[in-house]
Amino acid sequence: MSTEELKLPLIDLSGYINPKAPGDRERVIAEVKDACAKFGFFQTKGHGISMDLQKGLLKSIDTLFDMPKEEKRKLSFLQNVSRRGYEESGMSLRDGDKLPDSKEAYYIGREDPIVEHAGFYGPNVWPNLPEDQFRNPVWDYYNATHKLGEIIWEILLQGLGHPISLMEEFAKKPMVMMKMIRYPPLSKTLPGQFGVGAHTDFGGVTVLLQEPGKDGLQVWLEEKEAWVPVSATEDVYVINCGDMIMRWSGGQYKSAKHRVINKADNESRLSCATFFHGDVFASNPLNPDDPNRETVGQLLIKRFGNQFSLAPEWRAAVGAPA
Ligand SMILES: O=C(O)CCC(=O)C(=O)O
Ligand SMILES: [Fe+2]
Repeated sequence: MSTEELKLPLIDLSGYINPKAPGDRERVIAEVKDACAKFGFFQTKGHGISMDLQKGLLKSIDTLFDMPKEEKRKLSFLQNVSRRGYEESGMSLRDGDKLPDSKEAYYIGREDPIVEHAGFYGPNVWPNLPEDQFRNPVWDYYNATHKLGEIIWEILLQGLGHPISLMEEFAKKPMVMMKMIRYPPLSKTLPGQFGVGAHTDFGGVTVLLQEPGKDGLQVWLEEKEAWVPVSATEDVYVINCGDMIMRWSGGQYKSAKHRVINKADNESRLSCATFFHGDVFASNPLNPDDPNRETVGQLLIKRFGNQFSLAPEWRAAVGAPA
């Protein structure tokens, strides 16, 4: 089968968000369960995020990355304990990759007044741009996708037969990171260089907006051993499950490998991923009887520990090795 014949399912979430008839919610829960079991990914409409928010966000991303290089470098995420701020093109190199990612990115997260837990919580770094051109549209968008991420978690846990009430603990003070991305045109990348090399997402639910018409995302379908291209359609979101979900669901939901190649010779590509991980002290809501009480924080440390400046007390507090 050629990859062109394979497609991710498109799920209308409005039946869950605004149910009109009995059974609407159950139908959506079953569709999401099926898609995440098969692909670990699906596309969605009826998600409740307005076009105004989406357009405002994409415009803000462009404004940000159009700033002079020196200005962007002053906002480097490497200088920030919470890893908020700017990541230059060429900074991400995964084990096994020959070349680093061509993308540039900018990270924001929960806006907590003080740095806590060695940086999982803390304030954001905002660029020196008029608030209505960046901070306001970006923050409004962050909150909307934060909500959508929570809704997807709710659906996922119900798909495994658990009550929504489990979300209270899980979403108390959730780690929600947002990554705004710009991929350079193909003509500006090295031969064989990816926008983002093949990877799985680390954690919980990813809510991904792609710039309409700018295809480039490909998802690995294990069963067919094929890369499935994902179209970038206006007002259609891509949702996927990270490694934490795969682990906590006992493999019932997949965390699929994916990568990005911007094939446009002369045009950049924008995207934005919101990662809803959950409260750092919360444990598995996909199996409340899981005897392994590992928390979101412990898993985050395992994966990103060497990237955050983790104080020994914090490692100890969550039972992670020093
Ligand atoms: O830009 C995209 O379409 C995907 C980005 C992605 O996979 C990631 O940031 O984890
Ligand atoms: Fe990803």
